[in-house]
Amino acid sequence: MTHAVEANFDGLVGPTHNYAGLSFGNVASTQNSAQLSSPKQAALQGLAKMKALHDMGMLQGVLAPQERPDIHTLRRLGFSGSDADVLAQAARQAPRVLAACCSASSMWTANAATVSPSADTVDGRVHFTPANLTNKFHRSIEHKVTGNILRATFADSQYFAHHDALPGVEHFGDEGAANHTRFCHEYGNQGVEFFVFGRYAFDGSKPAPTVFPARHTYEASEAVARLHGLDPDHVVYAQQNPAVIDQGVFHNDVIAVGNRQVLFCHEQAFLNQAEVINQLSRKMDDQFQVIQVPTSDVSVDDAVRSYLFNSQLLSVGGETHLVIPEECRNNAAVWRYLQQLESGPAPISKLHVFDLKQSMSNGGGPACLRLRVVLNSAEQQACNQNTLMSEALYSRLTTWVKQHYRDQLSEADLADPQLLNESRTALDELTQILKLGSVYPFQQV
Ligand SMILES: NCCC[C@H](NC(=O)CCC(=O)O)C(=O)O
Repeated sequence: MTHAVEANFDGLVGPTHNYAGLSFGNVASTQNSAQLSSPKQAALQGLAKMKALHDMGMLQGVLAPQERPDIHTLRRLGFSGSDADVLAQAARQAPRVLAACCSASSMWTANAATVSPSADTVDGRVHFTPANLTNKFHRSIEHKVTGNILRATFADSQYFAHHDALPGVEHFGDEGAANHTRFCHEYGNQGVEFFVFGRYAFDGSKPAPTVFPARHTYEASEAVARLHGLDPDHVVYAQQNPAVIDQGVFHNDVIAVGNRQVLFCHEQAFLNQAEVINQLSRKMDDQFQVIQVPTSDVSVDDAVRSYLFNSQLLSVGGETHLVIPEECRNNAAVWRYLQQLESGPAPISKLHVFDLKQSMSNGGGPACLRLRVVLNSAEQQACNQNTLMSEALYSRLTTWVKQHYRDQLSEADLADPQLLNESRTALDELTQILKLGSVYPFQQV
């Protein structure tokens, strides 16, 4: 057996973090629209979580944010002149389009890509497919630079294989690892990859949500499994319960989280849930533990408000820990449930609570902020060492954030050409800190 560990690569929050209400179907995003944001606090809250996981002995990485405002996309949409002209025209003629081109949404790296560890793939390499995120315009413009950043972080083609995003149409809507979980006995052994989707694109007879969109299709999941060269005997597909999508569960990671042999989910998470769990159990050789939270303990509404399932299940020493947002402690039903869980017989033995309010207000919890990458020792050596969290990197990045980020941002500030300059100056410096090379359009002209 090859020894491997699960690394978490968190998205660093970008300098334009704001609340524009861009994600229909994501309750927090819609409800907090037009609030003032604090990019500085957001980035520091994210870094504090990364540092805490590093201190717990986890392998923790950092993924750089995107270049925003996205002048390149605004030019494709017909705005022209100097960069300042582009911003001014867009603000006047299409302020919502400008807001979409300014989102810092790449911070939620669970949506950056789907990753399959080398133990699962036919060619023995780690495979990455950036998510096309077609359902939301502001997110559909991420995948190209996401691919650049992933290639700069996992560069060695002997160990890492990078695919292009799937075709950018609704039929192949792909939201990445927010809808993908890998179960295994040991990280270095072949595991079972669990793909969850919201609807079928090519079969109208199948159930689908009616209020909010199902962002991710079955056909997209199948395509990613094919690209990664997964063994069909080690793959399980499941459809999200359309009724919970209609209650604000826009990604599976809002209602379920899994790690190794443990699945922690709400009892209403999947269609035909009993059959889904049977399949997983069988493929895991019946060594599989499921913690299903009943509606009578925690309603779907409480799960969506608290982000109980948008948590990180971590293997720490021989134990399983749960990383949760502070909103879980502020919800009476959820906190009561968690207290029982921590002291009871279930495999979760310790809770870690984090203040991630800036991200949570846009519907992004602890799990949204991280991309899991299982790496064996050779692969760990082969990845870009400058992106790995350490005492020194934490201190360097907190200084960098304090130097470049604003304390406060409103939607009106997005058209300020000074914000574009600040953002590019910060990102240029960041690519030097992380030694990424030229990953951004402004560095390539
Ligand atoms: N995995 C969590 C993703 C959260 C993300 N929110 C947003 O994009 C909100 C942005 C805004 O409304 O300004 C989304 O819905 O995809």
